[in-house]
Amino acid sequence: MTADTITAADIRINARWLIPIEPAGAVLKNQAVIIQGTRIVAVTPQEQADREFRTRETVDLPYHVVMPGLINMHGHAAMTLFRGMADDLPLMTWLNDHIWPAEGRFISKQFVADGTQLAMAEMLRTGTTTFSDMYFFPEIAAQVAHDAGIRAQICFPLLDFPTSWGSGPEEYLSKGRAFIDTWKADDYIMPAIGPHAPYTVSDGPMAEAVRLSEDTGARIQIHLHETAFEVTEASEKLGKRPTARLAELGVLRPETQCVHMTQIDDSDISLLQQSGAQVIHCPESNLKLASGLCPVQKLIDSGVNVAIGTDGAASNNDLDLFGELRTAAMVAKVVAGDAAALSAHKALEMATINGARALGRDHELGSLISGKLADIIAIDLSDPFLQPVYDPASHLVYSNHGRSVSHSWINGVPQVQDGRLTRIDVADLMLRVDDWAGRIREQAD
Ligand SMILES: CSC[C@H]1O[C@@H](n2cnc3c(O)ncnc32)[C@H](O)[C@@H]1O
Ligand SMILES: [Zn+2]
Repeated sequence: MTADTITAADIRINARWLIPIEPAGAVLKNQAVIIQGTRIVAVTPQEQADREFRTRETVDLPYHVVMPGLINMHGHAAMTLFRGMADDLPLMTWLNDHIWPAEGRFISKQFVADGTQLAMAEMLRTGTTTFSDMYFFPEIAAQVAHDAGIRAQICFPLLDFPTSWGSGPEEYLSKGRAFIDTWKADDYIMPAIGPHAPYTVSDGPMAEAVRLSEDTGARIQIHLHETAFEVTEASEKLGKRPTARLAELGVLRPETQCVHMTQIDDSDISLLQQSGAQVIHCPESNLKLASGLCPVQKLIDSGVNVAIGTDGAASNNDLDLFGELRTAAMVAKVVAGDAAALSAHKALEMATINGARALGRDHELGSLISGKLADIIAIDLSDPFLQPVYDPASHLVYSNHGRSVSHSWINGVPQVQDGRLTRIDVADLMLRVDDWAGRIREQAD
């Protein structure tokens, strides 16, 4: 190769270790990732990059693992303002006696703006570059994420009853249609449909949600089979399990993301298999609310795509997806009765390429290969608690916390540099968070 063939590009990231996710299980050493504009244009050994590229910026990461940004596939970002407000309760008591009354008192556009920013700050600091959200005032969450340059699937809420965002299903759906129309072509935002759960959305609006998804391509996300109570109550009242009801209504399809799925038998797994529906696993929320355990390895073995989410910070109580992976891997082994279940590499796939697949975006997200969008993170392994390094993938899942994330880029734009957020004014955000905490505390006293 001669000097004439040198290509100009924007950013070169020199990584000690690279976990590209594709090919599965690969761990490469001394690689360079080359970014031009919003995309990765090459992943190559550093000596080859020396010969082939000149970039305007080089980032040397000599003690770091570089990998695709994490995808947090389920949460309620603004609920971060309710973190630690109602602990040690089962789901329905938590919702009926604490969360829904608090939402009735406090939810407003400003609450959603400030709470979503707080969530984004935590997610960016801990390695998430794409998140999924289901909450009131989705247009505010979408705007805040767009302005910060973080990728997000934002689901508008759909329920049978009135809330601060709508008077009932008709209004949710008409506002939701407009919401999808506004955001469908955005570079960062993927508008989606969020029927809350089988026990809060009746057949008519559920079928409307499917029609809207078919018309627009928008994904559907729904809490499903979260607790034994949900399944027993539906079976007694309707004579069928929630998955069977949703299958009959046409909800179960590849464009639908089923969140939780802790109470599933072989009939549910075969409906997921046949329909191609996605599963979003939220192990820490499921443990904390004592909802149950999702048989992740069994689902994977059945060919079901399983991605991962934290759920909201009011039931987790953090948004650190690396911590979530550690829990997921540990719990999967006990549930399967097999220490080989959900290996470190499989866990990393759940938080990257499987999330991209659930979004229908695996052609451009979820792995570090040329042509994909430049959503990239780096984790600093130089701390004593991550030494020595035999297998970086092992450390990322079994020893790491999101706090070791040192750098991140979304669409080729730096979001975290040396552990600091580049685009969110944290000091100003903390003042607004303090103000909300004061108001929420006052109501509780
Ligand atoms: C329709 S907006 C979202 C709605 O869901 C509530 N919520 C938060 N976490 C959970 C969960 O684990 N299961 C069911 N519902 C949940 C949230 O408080 C909002 O009201
Ligand atoms: Zn949830």
